[in-house]
Amino acid sequence: MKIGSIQLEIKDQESKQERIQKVKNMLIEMKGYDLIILPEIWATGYFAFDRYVEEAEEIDGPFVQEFSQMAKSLKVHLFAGSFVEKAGEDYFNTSIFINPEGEVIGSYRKIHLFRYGSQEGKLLTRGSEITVVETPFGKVGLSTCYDLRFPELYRKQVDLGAEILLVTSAWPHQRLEHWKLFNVARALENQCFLVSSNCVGKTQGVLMGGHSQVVDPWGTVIAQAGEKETILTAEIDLQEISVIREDFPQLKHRVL
Ligand SMILES: O=C(O)CCC(=O)C(=O)O
Repeated sequence: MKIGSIQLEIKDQESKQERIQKVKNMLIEMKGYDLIILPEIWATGYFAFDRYVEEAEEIDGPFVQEFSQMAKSLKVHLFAGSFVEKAGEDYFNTSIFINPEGEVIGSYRKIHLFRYGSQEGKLLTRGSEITVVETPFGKVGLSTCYDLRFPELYRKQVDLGAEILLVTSAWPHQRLEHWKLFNVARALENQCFLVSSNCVGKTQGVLMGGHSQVVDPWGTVIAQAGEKETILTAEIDLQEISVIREDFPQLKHRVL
Protein backbone atom coordinates (compact mmCIF):
# COMPACT_ATOMS: atom_id res chain seq x y z
CA MET A 1 0.00 0.00 0.00
CA LYS A 2 1.45 3.34 -1.08
CA ILE A 3 0.89 6.25 1.28
CA GLY A 4 1.58 9.94 0.73
CA SER A 5 1.63 12.61 3.40
CA ILE A 6 1.64 16.15 2.03
CA GLN A 7 3.59 18.43 4.35
CA LEU A 8 2.64 22.01 3.52
CA GLU A 9 4.19 25.40 4.03
CA ILE A 10 1.41 27.86 4.87
CA LYS A 11 2.59 31.21 3.49
CA ASP A 12 0.75 34.18 4.98
CA GLN A 13 0.65 36.05 1.67
CA GLU A 14 -1.25 33.20 -0.07
CA SER A 15 -5.05 33.24 -0.26
CA LYS A 16 -7.21 30.21 0.47
CA GLN A 17 -7.81 29.77 -3.27
CA GLU A 18 -4.07 29.89 -4.01
CA ARG A 19 -3.37 27.24 -1.37
CA ILE A 20 -6.12 25.03 -2.77
CA GLN A 21 -4.71 25.44 -6.28
CA LYS A 22 -1.19 24.58 -5.06
CA VAL A 23 -2.43 21.40 -3.38
CA LYS A 24 -4.44 20.41 -6.46
CA ASN A 25 -1.29 20.85 -8.57
CA MET A 26 0.65 18.64 -6.14
CA LEU A 27 -2.08 15.98 -6.11
CA ILE A 28 -2.23 15.81 -9.91
CA GLU A 29 1.44 14.78 -9.92
CA MET A 30 0.89 12.02 -7.33
CA LYS A 31 0.38 8.83 -9.32
CA GLY A 32 -0.34 5.39 -7.93
CA TYR A 33 -1.00 6.28 -4.30
CA ASP A 34 -3.61 4.37 -2.29
CA LEU A 35 -3.97 6.93 0.49
CA ILE A 36 -3.02 10.60 0.71
CA ILE A 37 -3.24 12.79 3.80
CA LEU A 38 -3.14 16.59 4.26
CA PRO A 39 -2.59 18.88 7.31
CA GLU A 40 -5.00 20.68 9.67
CA ILE A 41 -6.97 23.79 8.52
CA TRP A 42 -4.38 24.20 5.77
CA ALA A 43 -6.49 26.18 3.27
CA THR A 44 -7.29 28.97 5.75
CA GLY A 45 -4.12 28.49 7.83
CA TYR A 46 -4.53 27.13 11.37
CA PHE A 47 -3.20 30.30 13.03
CA ALA A 48 -5.27 32.74 10.90
CA PHE A 49 -8.01 32.85 13.53
CA ASP A 50 -9.39 36.13 12.19
CA ARG A 51 -10.32 34.32 8.95
CA TYR A 52 -12.09 31.34 10.52
CA VAL A 53 -15.65 32.69 10.40
CA GLU A 54 -15.25 34.33 6.99
CA GLU A 55 -13.75 31.23 5.35
CA ALA A 56 -15.92 28.63 7.11
CA GLU A 57 -17.92 26.33 4.85
CA GLU A 58 -20.66 23.81 5.23
CA ILE A 59 -19.82 20.10 5.06
CA ASP A 60 -21.16 19.95 1.50
CA GLY A 61 -19.55 23.27 0.50
CA PRO A 62 -17.05 23.99 -2.28
CA PHE A 63 -13.94 22.80 -0.35
CA VAL A 64 -15.36 19.32 0.20
CA GLN A 65 -16.84 19.15 -3.29
CA GLU A 66 -13.54 20.18 -4.89
CA PHE A 67 -11.55 17.49 -3.07
CA SER A 68 -14.22 14.86 -3.69
CA GLN A 69 -13.69 15.54 -7.39
CA MET A 70 -9.91 15.30 -6.93
CA ALA A 71 -10.14 11.96 -5.10
CA LYS A 72 -12.41 10.64 -7.84
CA SER A 73 -10.20 11.74 -10.71
CA LEU A 74 -7.05 10.42 -8.99
CA LYS A 75 -8.86 7.25 -7.80
CA VAL A 76 -7.35 7.62 -4.35
CA HIS A 77 -8.47 7.54 -0.72
CA LEU A 78 -7.95 11.11 0.43
CA PHE A 79 -7.87 12.32 4.02
CA ALA A 80 -8.14 15.95 2.94
CA GLY A 81 -7.13 17.36 6.31
CA SER A 82 -9.44 19.73 8.12
CA PHE A 83 -11.30 22.97 7.39
CA VAL A 84 -13.49 25.29 9.47
CA GLU A 85 -16.97 23.84 9.18
CA LYS A 86 -20.05 25.98 9.72
CA ALA A 87 -23.06 24.04 10.99
CA GLY A 88 -25.96 26.27 12.06
CA GLU A 89 -24.59 28.64 14.71
CA ASP A 90 -21.55 26.46 15.43
CA TYR A 91 -18.08 26.18 13.90
CA PHE A 92 -15.99 23.00 14.03
CA ASN A 93 -12.47 21.88 13.07
CA THR A 94 -13.67 19.14 10.71
CA SER A 95 -11.61 16.71 8.67
CA ILE A 96 -12.93 14.60 5.83
CA PHE A 97 -12.08 11.22 4.39
CA ILE A 98 -13.04 10.62 0.75
CA ASN A 99 -13.01 7.36 -1.21
CA PRO A 100 -11.83 6.88 -4.83
CA GLU A 101 -15.45 7.23 -6.00
CA GLY A 102 -15.43 10.77 -4.61
CA GLU A 103 -17.78 9.97 -1.71
CA VAL A 104 -17.16 11.43 1.74
CA ILE A 105 -17.14 8.22 3.79
CA GLY A 106 -15.99 9.77 7.06
CA SER A 107 -15.79 13.11 8.78
CA TYR A 108 -14.37 13.98 12.18
CA ARG A 109 -14.89 17.09 14.31
CA LYS A 110 -11.79 17.68 16.47
CA ILE A 111 -12.61 16.63 20.02
CA HIS A 112 -9.69 18.18 21.93
CA LEU A 113 -9.61 21.85 20.94
CA PHE A 114 -6.25 23.53 21.51
CA ARG A 115 -6.21 26.46 23.94
CA TYR A 116 -2.49 27.19 24.52
CA GLY A 117 -1.50 30.17 22.35
CA SER A 118 -4.53 29.37 20.21
CA GLN A 119 -8.01 30.87 19.88
CA GLU A 120 -9.43 27.60 18.65
CA GLY A 121 -11.16 26.79 21.94
CA LYS A 122 -12.88 30.19 21.96
CA LEU A 123 -13.98 30.20 18.32
CA LEU A 124 -14.95 26.59 17.73
CA THR A 125 -17.21 23.99 19.26
CA ARG A 126 -15.64 20.66 20.11
CA GLY A 127 -16.73 17.47 18.43
CA SER A 128 -18.02 14.53 20.40
CA GLU A 129 -17.92 11.58 18.00
CA ILE A 130 -15.03 9.20 17.46
CA THR A 131 -14.61 8.40 13.75
CA VAL A 132 -13.31 5.10 12.42
CA VAL A 133 -13.80 4.59 8.67
CA GLU A 134 -14.10 1.26 6.91
CA THR A 135 -11.91 1.01 3.79
CA PRO A 136 -10.79 -1.87 1.53
CA PHE A 137 -7.44 -1.78 3.33
CA GLY A 138 -8.83 -1.91 6.86
CA LYS A 139 -10.31 0.46 9.42
CA VAL A 140 -8.86 3.92 9.70
CA GLY A 141 -9.13 6.23 12.75
CA LEU A 142 -9.28 10.00 12.17
CA SER A 143 -7.76 12.54 14.56
CA THR A 144 -6.44 16.08 14.66
CA CYS A 145 -3.24 17.51 16.13
CA TYR A 146 -3.76 18.19 19.88
CA ASP A 147 -5.73 14.89 20.01
CA LEU A 148 -2.30 13.20 19.86
CA ARG A 149 -1.82 14.03 23.55
CA PHE A 150 -4.88 12.03 24.57
CA PRO A 151 -4.16 8.29 24.30
CA GLU A 152 -7.69 7.30 25.32
CA LEU A 153 -9.05 8.58 21.99
CA TYR A 154 -6.80 6.21 20.04
CA ARG A 155 -7.54 3.28 22.34
CA LYS A 156 -11.23 3.86 21.68
CA GLN A 157 -10.49 3.90 17.93
CA VAL A 158 -8.70 0.57 18.34
CA ASP A 159 -11.71 -0.79 20.24
CA LEU A 160 -13.71 0.14 17.12
CA GLY A 161 -11.25 -1.84 14.98
CA ALA A 162 -8.82 0.86 13.79
CA GLU A 163 -5.55 -0.41 12.31
CA ILE A 164 -4.30 2.79 10.69
CA LEU A 165 -4.31 6.02 12.72
CA LEU A 166 -4.37 9.23 10.65
CA VAL A 167 -3.39 12.55 12.25
CA THR A 168 -3.93 15.85 10.46
CA SER A 169 -1.88 18.58 12.15
CA ALA A 170 -0.57 22.11 12.49
CA TRP A 171 1.91 21.40 15.30
CA PRO A 172 4.42 24.15 16.21
CA HIS A 173 8.18 23.63 16.16
CA GLN A 174 8.45 24.70 19.81
CA ARG A 175 7.12 21.31 20.90
CA LEU A 176 8.68 19.20 18.15
CA GLU A 177 10.08 16.62 20.57
CA HIS A 178 6.57 16.04 21.97
CA TRP A 179 5.27 15.59 18.41
CA LYS A 180 7.88 12.98 17.52
CA LEU A 181 7.34 11.09 20.76
CA PHE A 182 3.53 11.04 20.51
CA ASN A 183 3.59 9.89 16.87
CA VAL A 184 5.63 6.85 17.89
CA ALA A 185 3.80 6.26 21.17
CA ARG A 186 0.29 6.22 19.68
CA ALA A 187 1.38 3.75 16.97
CA LEU A 188 3.33 1.50 19.32
CA GLU A 189 0.90 1.32 22.25
CA ASN A 190 -1.96 0.52 19.86
CA GLN A 191 0.04 -1.73 17.51
CA CYS A 192 -1.20 0.28 14.55
CA PHE A 193 0.30 2.12 11.61
CA LEU A 194 0.19 5.88 12.17
CA VAL A 195 0.41 8.45 9.38
CA SER A 196 0.64 12.16 10.19
CA SER A 197 0.73 15.31 8.10
CA ASN A 198 2.06 18.55 9.58
CA CYS A 199 2.77 22.09 8.37
CA VAL A 200 6.18 23.76 7.96
CA GLY A 201 7.54 27.27 7.76
CA LYS A 202 6.48 30.38 9.64
CA THR A 203 2.81 31.25 9.62
CA GLN A 204 1.26 34.17 11.53
CA GLY A 205 4.56 34.41 13.44
CA VAL A 206 4.54 30.74 14.53
CA LEU A 207 7.22 28.35 13.27
CA MET A 208 5.67 25.00 12.43
CA GLY A 209 7.34 21.70 13.23
CA GLY A 210 7.15 19.61 10.06
CA HIS A 211 8.44 16.04 10.60
CA SER A 212 5.31 14.38 9.25
CA GLN A 213 5.68 10.67 9.89
CA VAL A 214 4.75 7.14 8.97
CA VAL A 215 5.21 4.82 11.95
CA ASP A 216 4.71 1.05 11.92
CA PRO A 217 2.97 -1.07 14.61
CA TRP A 218 6.37 -1.91 16.16
CA GLY A 219 6.95 1.82 16.76
CA THR A 220 9.55 2.16 14.04
CA VAL A 221 9.47 5.43 12.10
CA ILE A 222 9.57 4.15 8.54
CA ALA A 223 9.42 7.58 6.90
CA GLN A 224 9.85 11.07 8.27
CA ALA A 225 9.84 14.46 6.56
CA GLY A 226 12.19 17.27 7.52
CA GLU A 227 11.40 20.96 7.80
CA LYS A 228 10.58 21.74 4.16
CA GLU A 229 7.40 21.47 2.13
CA THR A 230 7.41 17.95 0.73
CA ILE A 231 5.48 14.84 -0.18
CA LEU A 232 6.45 12.07 2.21
CA THR A 233 5.99 8.64 0.62
CA ALA A 234 6.01 5.21 2.23
CA GLU A 235 5.03 1.68 1.23
CA ILE A 236 3.41 -0.22 4.08
CA ASP A 237 2.48 -3.86 4.46
CA LEU A 238 -0.75 -4.14 6.44
CA GLN A 239 -0.08 -7.78 7.27
CA GLU A 240 2.49 -6.52 9.76
CA ILE A 241 -0.39 -5.51 12.03
CA SER A 242 -1.73 -9.03 12.54
CA VAL A 243 1.76 -10.55 12.62
CA ILE A 244 2.87 -8.19 15.40
CA ARG A 245 -0.43 -8.40 17.30
CA GLU A 246 -0.25 -12.21 17.28
CA ASP A 247 3.42 -12.48 18.09
CA PHE A 248 3.34 -9.87 20.86
CA PRO A 249 -0.33 -9.85 22.00
CA GLN A 250 -0.16 -6.79 24.22
CA LEU A 251 -3.65 -5.61 23.26
CA LYS A 252 -5.10 -8.92 24.48
CA HIS A 253 -3.43 -8.41 27.85
CA ARG A 254 -5.38 -5.29 28.71
CA VAL A 255 -6.87 -5.35 32.15
CA LEU A 256 -8.66 -1.98 32.21
O1 LIG B 1 -0.31 20.01 21.48
C1 LIG B 1 0.45 20.78 20.90
O2 LIG B 1 1.55 21.08 21.36
C2 LIG B 1 0.05 21.39 19.59
C3 LIG B 1 -1.42 21.27 19.29
C4 LIG B 1 -1.86 22.12 18.17
O3 LIG B 1 -1.12 22.92 17.65
C5 LIG B 1 -3.21 21.97 17.62
O4 LIG B 1 -4.01 21.19 18.14
O5 LIG B 1 -3.51 22.61 16.60
